[in-house]
Amino acid sequence: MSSKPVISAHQLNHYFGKGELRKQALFDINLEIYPGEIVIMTGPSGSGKTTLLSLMGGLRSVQEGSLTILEQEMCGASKRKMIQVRKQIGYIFQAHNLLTFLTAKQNVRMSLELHPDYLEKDMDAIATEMLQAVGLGDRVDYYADSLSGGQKQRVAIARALASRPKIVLADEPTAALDKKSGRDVVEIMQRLAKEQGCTILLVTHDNRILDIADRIIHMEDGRLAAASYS
Ligand SMILES: Nc1ncnc2c1ncn2[C@@H]1O[C@H](COP(=O)(O)OP(=O)(O)OP(=O)(O)O)[C@@H](O)[C@H]1O
Repeated sequence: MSSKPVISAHQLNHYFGKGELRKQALFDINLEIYPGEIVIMTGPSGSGKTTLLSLMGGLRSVQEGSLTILEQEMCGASKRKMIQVRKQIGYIFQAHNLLTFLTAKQNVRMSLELHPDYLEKDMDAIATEMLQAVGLGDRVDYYADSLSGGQKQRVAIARALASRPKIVLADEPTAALDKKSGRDVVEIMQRLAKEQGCTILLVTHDNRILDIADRIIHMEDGRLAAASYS
């Protein structure tokens, strides 16, 4: 591929605990992820997927090796730099983390308020447009509490993508959903990512959604096993 990777890891290691209890969770991770790619990460429980995802999201400090996110080196990065990088990433988690006392639109709008360039714009209109894009045009003013699991997850997608981030990280986005809702949710993510040219890195145990990936990577005991192209 000719374009520069949006995420690039070289000899990345990670440890938890101190002294005798220190345990290595990631071993020599080498990985490059390119603009517009949809990469799915699979692997057994405890293999290090969430640890790697949180490093790649600037949510955890890099201890050893090199990790660049959007051309910023994260090893030794200051808190300020980590926060700068985080603002350019959309996050979707299993437990959607919506604020239940806000409406769908207010939840999406909140993510725009973090970006100075959106403060001048009609954030309500942008939030509404994103909710329409995920098929929730008729639920814009509903409180998050009153939506179904699949609808909440679609609000979480709208929230993650509203500011048009270059990278979206998703940890088990379909885990709490039935088959049909799970499928809908990933297809919406796939369509929006392709439209916006954003990269998606998604961790899942859900074999039914592997086909949306451009590339599948597999973690095993803290190491990246064989990568395959679908
Ligand atoms: N905060 C922590 N403190 C200590 N050990 C941790 C911590 N977080 C993760 N670990 C350990 O690091 C290893 C990798 O965990 P991680 O959560 O990254 O795996 P995972 O592949 O995401 O698992 P799952 O699929 O169950 O979510 C595990 O052995 C886990 O026990």
